[in-house]
Amino acid sequence: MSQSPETLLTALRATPPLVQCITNYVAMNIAANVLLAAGASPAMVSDVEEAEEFAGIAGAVTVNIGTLSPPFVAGMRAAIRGAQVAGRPWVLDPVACQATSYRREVVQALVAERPTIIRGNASEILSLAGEASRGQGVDGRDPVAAAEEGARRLARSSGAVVAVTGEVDYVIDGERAVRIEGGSPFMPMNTALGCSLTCLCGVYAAVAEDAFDAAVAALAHFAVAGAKADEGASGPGSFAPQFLDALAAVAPEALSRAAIHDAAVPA
Ligand SMILES: Nc1ncnc2c1ncn2[C@@H]1O[C@H](COP(=O)(O)OP(=O)(O)OP(=O)(O)O)[C@@H](O)[C@H]1O
Ligand SMILES: Cc1ncsc1CCO
Ligand SMILES: [Mg+2]
Repeated sequence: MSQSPETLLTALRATPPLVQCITNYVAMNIAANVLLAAGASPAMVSDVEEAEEFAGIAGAVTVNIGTLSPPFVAGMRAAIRGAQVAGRPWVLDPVACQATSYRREVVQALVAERPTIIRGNASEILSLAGEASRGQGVDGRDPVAAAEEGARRLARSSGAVVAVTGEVDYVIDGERAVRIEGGSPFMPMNTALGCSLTCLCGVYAAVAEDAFDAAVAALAHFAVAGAKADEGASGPGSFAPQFLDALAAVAPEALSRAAIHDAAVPA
């Protein structure tokens, strides 16, 4: 039996999960505020000295390679080990994984650790799937539709639920796929909202029985809050505070009205 976004938002607000977020320097503050607004408890704990131990008390771990360096990688590996030992989910954000050989190497090693969910923009997912992408830096430059086939292959080869975000999001676990509409064109003009969404995937994974349901609920929460904030925003600057307000104000019932549509699984 799958769990609806409405059920999962009710569950997370009743018992706010502690989520260990190893994210980049740009995203740390933004993502922590996004998680607090959504109703969760974020902790940006990443050093190798404590990351494994902390993962033992967290409901989920999220790993983001945005501002990559060897100390970050050591902390990521420790936290992933901690999550695996504790039997907890972990989520990967392959920021700009196409950009350099260092990123390509690190991201392949992380995918081999079997993330529960991989969340990226279309350029990142195309690259992870071994296809050509137009991405250069951290911003997506490919349409989500172009990454659907790659997302299916990546889901099957890695065992992860793959969430591709953009104007219309796509989530696939190899057997099931959905598209989620909503959000706002101001979202890609606000840095680190994708990184924050990856952390929110960790939040929902901590409370859900199934990783596909978790990814769909996290993306639906962003889609509904983003559309709400768009109504009152006149640009990316005024969008940002209204988005935080909307994340907090979204009632579980509102998620039952999110535009989630079944999609065909590519052959
Ligand atoms: N044109 C758009 N219209 C509506 N929503 C969008 C649009 N582009 C992105 N979004 C939404 O923005 C959120 C972040 O997705 P995006 O694909 O921009 O992540 P990202 O490229 O990894 O971001 P970052 O690396 O800056 O954190 C998702 O909820 C997505 O649905
Ligand atoms: C701008 C930027 N640079 C490295 S990570 C990051 C945040 C968006 O991915
Ligand atoms: Mg990103």
